[in-house]
Amino acid sequence: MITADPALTVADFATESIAIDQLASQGYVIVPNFLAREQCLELYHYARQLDAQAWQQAGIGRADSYTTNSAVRQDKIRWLQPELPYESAYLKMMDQLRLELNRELFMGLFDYECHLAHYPPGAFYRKHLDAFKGRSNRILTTVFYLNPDWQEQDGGQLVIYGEQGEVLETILPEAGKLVVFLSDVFVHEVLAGLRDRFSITGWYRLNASIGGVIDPTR
Ligand SMILES: O=C(O)CCC(=O)C(=O)O
Ligand SMILES: [Fe+2]
Repeated sequence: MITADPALTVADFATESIAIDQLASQGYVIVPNFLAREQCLELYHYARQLDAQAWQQAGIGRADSYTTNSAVRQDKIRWLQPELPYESAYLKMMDQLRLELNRELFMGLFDYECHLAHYPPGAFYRKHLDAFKGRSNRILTTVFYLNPDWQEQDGGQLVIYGEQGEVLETILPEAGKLVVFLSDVFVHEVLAGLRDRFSITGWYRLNASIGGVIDPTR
């Protein structure tokens, strides 16, 4: 059972175990109501009221290979911090899910990093993989959507592709929905939308420490 702050509680525990089974069998899963609507709205309002300095232009790659490239992605991000309310609640809840995944699927997930993302109208993120085999310790991607009343015509869908480049899923970024997929298997993209689009994207990682030095996040 997943609980975090009094503020955040996963809506339906039966759904959670079905979701873990689906993740194991197909490599991804879409959970429509991961969080109850009111709790999702709290996160949404929290994200909306952050001022401009709280956000940074999203980049591509890590550490020495880090660049920003607006032809590839145009979202703004904010890495979540465990000291802050709302942010800590989300991190705690996702850490509970990490333990659950390790217990059910023996995944050995070591930690979790995540950021809020804001796609202004027209912003996109072109086709990409979140991790390359053997070159990253990102194992599972999670995307949680915060947008209330998002409609088909608002665009901003997440498209997930299969091995032959075929479309597997076209997912509306609706409040409360969680998508989880294997980071180095599924190419995906975010289509441009008409409204401000808010989400929390995160990665469960393996421990790639070398010589006792913990692999830095990001
Ligand atoms: O927001 C989404 O639907 C996906 C975001 C994404 O692919 C990423 O941040 O790597
Ligand atoms: Fe991605």
